Amino acid sequence: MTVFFITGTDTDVGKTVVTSLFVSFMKSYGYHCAPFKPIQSGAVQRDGEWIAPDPEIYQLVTEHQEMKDLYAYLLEKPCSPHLAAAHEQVQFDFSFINNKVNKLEKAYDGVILEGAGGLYVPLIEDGYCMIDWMEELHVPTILVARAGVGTINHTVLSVEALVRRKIPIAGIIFNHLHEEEEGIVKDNIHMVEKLTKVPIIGTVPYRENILDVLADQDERQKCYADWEINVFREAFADESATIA
Ligand SMILES: Nc1ncnc2c1ncn2[C@@H]1O[C@H](COP(=O)(O)OP(=O)(O)OP(=O)(O)O)[C@@H](O)[C@H]1O
Ligand SMILES: C[C@H](N)[C@H](N)CCCCCC(=O)O
Ligand SMILES: [Mg+2]
Repeated sequence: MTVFFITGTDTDVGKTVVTSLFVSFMKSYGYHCAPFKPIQSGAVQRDGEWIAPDPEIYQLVTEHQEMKDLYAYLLEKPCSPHLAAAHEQVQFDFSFINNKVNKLEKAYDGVILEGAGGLYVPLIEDGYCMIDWMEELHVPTILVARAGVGTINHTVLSVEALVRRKIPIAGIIFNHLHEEEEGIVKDNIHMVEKLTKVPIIGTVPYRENILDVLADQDERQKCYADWEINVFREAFADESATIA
């Protein structure tokens, strides 16, 4: 079964929103995919229960998975995973994570792994970063980038880092975190495509009520109206896109 990795040019660029939309987008083409957040920092306590913020948003689009099956590690401190883990004396066991992903691979057509923050986010205090793990996983990667001013530099740098590690890049999705000047967004997309030669999968519009949008099938569909399915079909056909 196919595993995709959703990374971003930064934290808070919209990886969770895109992961949730991606699950719905693939379902509209008949592919049942499971979202999964291997390492979640910034857990919140509600009614005495620890909640993983990103999987809580996934549940707006996936009614089949219980919260405990949507993540592997849940850490309280809202910071880099290496620091949040050190704060709680937690050591990540990557075979534990891989086993949870493998279980999902057997039950679904695809698994959508969401990273934490961007590429050079330390997972371990010795400096082992998200990109090092992604290099080991070697699965098709979707890069989520801001649509507005400042994105060209961040996106090209992220692509350069992925290419240097030979991490397969399925494509880039530009997310409107604010209302942007569309002429600038259009040129941002054009320049990133020119500088990176990486396929642009599509965009996500700014929606003030984005969580309500994610909870509504018709509204979700409007968000991925310009997404290119063939990019994903190719990745689904790639036998090596698995961590089994
Ligand atoms: N298209 C959008 N329109 C409006 N708000 C958005 C949009 N995309 C993301 N947001 C908001 O921006 C914030 C960050 O989005 P999100 O949580 O998806 O980022 P992230 O990259 O997953 O962050 P993290 O690194 O913590 O996982 C959230 O409050 C989210 O609701
Ligand atoms: C807490 C935050 N929302 C994410 N879960 C983790 C972001 C780590 C960013 C590390 C860094 O780039 O400085
Ligand atoms: Mg997220």
